[in-house]
Amino acid sequence: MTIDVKICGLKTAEAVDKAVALGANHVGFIFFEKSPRNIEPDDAARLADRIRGRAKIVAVTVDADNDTLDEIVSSLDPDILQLHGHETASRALDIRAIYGRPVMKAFSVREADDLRAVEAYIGIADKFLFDAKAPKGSDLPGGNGVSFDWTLLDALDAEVDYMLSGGLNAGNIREALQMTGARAIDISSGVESAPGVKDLGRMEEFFDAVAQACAEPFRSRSTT
Ligand SMILES: O=C(O)c1ccccc1N[C@@H]1O[C@H](COP(=O)(O)O)[C@@H](O)[C@H]1O
Repeated sequence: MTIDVKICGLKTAEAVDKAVALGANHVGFIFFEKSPRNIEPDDAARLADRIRGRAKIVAVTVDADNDTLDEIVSSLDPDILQLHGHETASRALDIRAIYGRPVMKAFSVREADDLRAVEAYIGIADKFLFDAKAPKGSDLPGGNGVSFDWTLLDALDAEVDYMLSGGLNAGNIREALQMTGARAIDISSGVESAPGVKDLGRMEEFFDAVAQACAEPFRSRSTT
């Protein structure tokens, strides 16, 4: 059993190279000024060029306007645009049409009702991402190292293609995969030694834990 793994919030060549060498098939760059993982589009492009074609390049944006997206897309040429703000379904549709690339819409989850929002994006978002709601006082809509109640995903239509995110780390990834049957995972602060500082040792531990978990029998998301 193999799954998609995205390492997010990369800022150095060492971290990008290591992530892909360990088996990440998605790498994420954060374009959000308040984040300790924020990166300039040209710097992200230089890093992405090291691994282009070997992993999907994901641009993480938060309620970005077209000028901002123009700059990111023209510099970085991402494979996927992750929309991690309050982008409506209509805005997501526009972004997909304007930039001609897949969009992954992030949803903040704390309770069952939070998943109702997904319906409006079916047929519009190419992929979904479920992250925990930001804790009170956080300036960040993601990257907070907080997980949510994974059993809430039981209510999700089995056809919804999603990445599981929020507070994942080497210590909980086995349980997360067992409980959700997720086929794609996304991690940022769980492989850091400090906010925005990726730790190569923690990355290794994480990929070891993923490999072990994937060697075990996996829950099917099919409802039949
Ligand atoms: O990581 C950030 O700083 C960030 C800023 C703005 C939007 C999204 C951000 N990160 C996303 O958060 C999740 C997972 O974070 P964590 O593993 O809980 O730290 C992931 O989707 C990132 O893309």
